[in-house]
Amino acid sequence: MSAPKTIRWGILATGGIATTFTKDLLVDPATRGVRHLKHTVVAAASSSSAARAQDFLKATGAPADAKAYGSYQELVDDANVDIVYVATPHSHHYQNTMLALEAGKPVLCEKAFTVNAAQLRALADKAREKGLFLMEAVWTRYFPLSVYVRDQITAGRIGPVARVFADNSVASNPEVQWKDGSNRMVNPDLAGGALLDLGIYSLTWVFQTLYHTQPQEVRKPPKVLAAMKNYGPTKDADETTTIVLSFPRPADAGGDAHAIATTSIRVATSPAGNQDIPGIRIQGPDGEIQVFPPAFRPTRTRIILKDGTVEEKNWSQPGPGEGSGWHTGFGGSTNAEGEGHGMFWEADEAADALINGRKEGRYEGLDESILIMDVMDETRKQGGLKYPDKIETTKYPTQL
Ligand SMILES: NC(=O)C1=CN([C@@H]2O[C@H](COP(=O)(O)OP(=O)(O)OC[C@H]3O[C@@H](n4cnc5c(N)ncnc54)[C@H](OP(=O)(O)O)[C@@H]3O)[C@@H](O)[C@H]2O)C=CC1
Ligand SMILES: O=C1OC[C@@H](O)[C@H](O)[C@H]1O
Repeated sequence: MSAPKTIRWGILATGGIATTFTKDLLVDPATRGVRHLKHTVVAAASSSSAARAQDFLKATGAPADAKAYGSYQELVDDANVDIVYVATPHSHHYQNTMLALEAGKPVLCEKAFTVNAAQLRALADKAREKGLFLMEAVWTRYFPLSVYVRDQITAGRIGPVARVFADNSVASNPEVQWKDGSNRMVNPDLAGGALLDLGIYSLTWVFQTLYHTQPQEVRKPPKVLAAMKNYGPTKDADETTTIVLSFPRPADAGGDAHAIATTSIRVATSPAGNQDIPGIRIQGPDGEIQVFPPAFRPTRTRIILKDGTVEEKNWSQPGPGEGSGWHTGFGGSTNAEGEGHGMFWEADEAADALINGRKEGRYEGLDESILIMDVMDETRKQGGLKYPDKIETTKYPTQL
């Protein structure tokens, strides 16, 4: 076997998820059976100072010769960077990803990809025009657990999927927890609210089970009916959002299929931490697949077939834990001793794409990401939620 190819990452921003991702990135891929590639970190950039980027590199265990930059421009201009990971708040993804694409860099961009579909269409056009890889970092899609669930569906275990319930909700007390309104979870200038941060996972489960498992020619955009309860004195971030989706499908593919995607920062999928309630239920005439919370990092599935057979599986993340992520953010789940966090699967996909010349993620291409953004746009339209013009704009560059 030939020597593994090493992909050199540049990390754009130094906050919570950048730290978790980078620690996971530096776990040896052989610990999860991946032997044809390796990852390294050659640079990180902070918008506030090079010193902050240096502290970040040290804290994440990056190689000692990795460069620390005090601006994102310097990072995307670094000739040693093969791919940029964008880890700023949603509000900034469009500007930051465009910066990297304009500099000729492939990009893995955190979820939600952008604030609206127009921005994402502009990024996809730019990536295609320049022949660059571009993927949304919806890490959950790349978990072996998700691959298994999709395989069960395409193998016909439960028959054609007729209905999906998907919830990703984390209870908070925003008036107390985020009293001054500056936190990215509620701050409209950072595209705060449940939908873009947590609801994206409910929609991910709907789309990866009901839409992505269909042959290309059968996939059609859903009809959308949405309700939003908006938060705060100015009502400019959503607190609880409910989306009913109806996917048109030919009769020989099971006919139309329905889904309900829900999200909230007020009530929880797992009340008092009780994770025995399946947040995701995928139903067909022959049975049901259940996925247990949290929807963004599930570790447990159950299949119940109509003859009463029950199949339970646990999906711990591989390790070793040393050097891997321990996410302690809002609603963040923790790793068991010795486990990784699970962000390395999406990094492997991006690296494999660079090695093999693919320009999009295999489990969620750009057109599917755009369609999900269209659904979120429609949801906000029906729910009366608009973010500030400066973060909704497609004008590049715009100073945020
Ligand atoms: N996949 C997952 O499990 C998770 C994904 N996320 C996603 O990652 C993104 C970042 O979230 P998270 O890491 O929690 O956020 P943090 O607030 O912890 O970090 C965001 C970083 O972005 C940079 N930044 C640049 N401009 C701004 C600004 N105006 N306000 C705040 N930060 C700014 C800062 O880095 P610097 O100073 O270095 O420039 C900051 O540290 C979001 O899109 C979120 O949805 C978040 C948590 C989990
Ligand atoms: O992507 C995410 O998943 C984990 C949550 O803690 C976090 O708020 C969200 O951004």
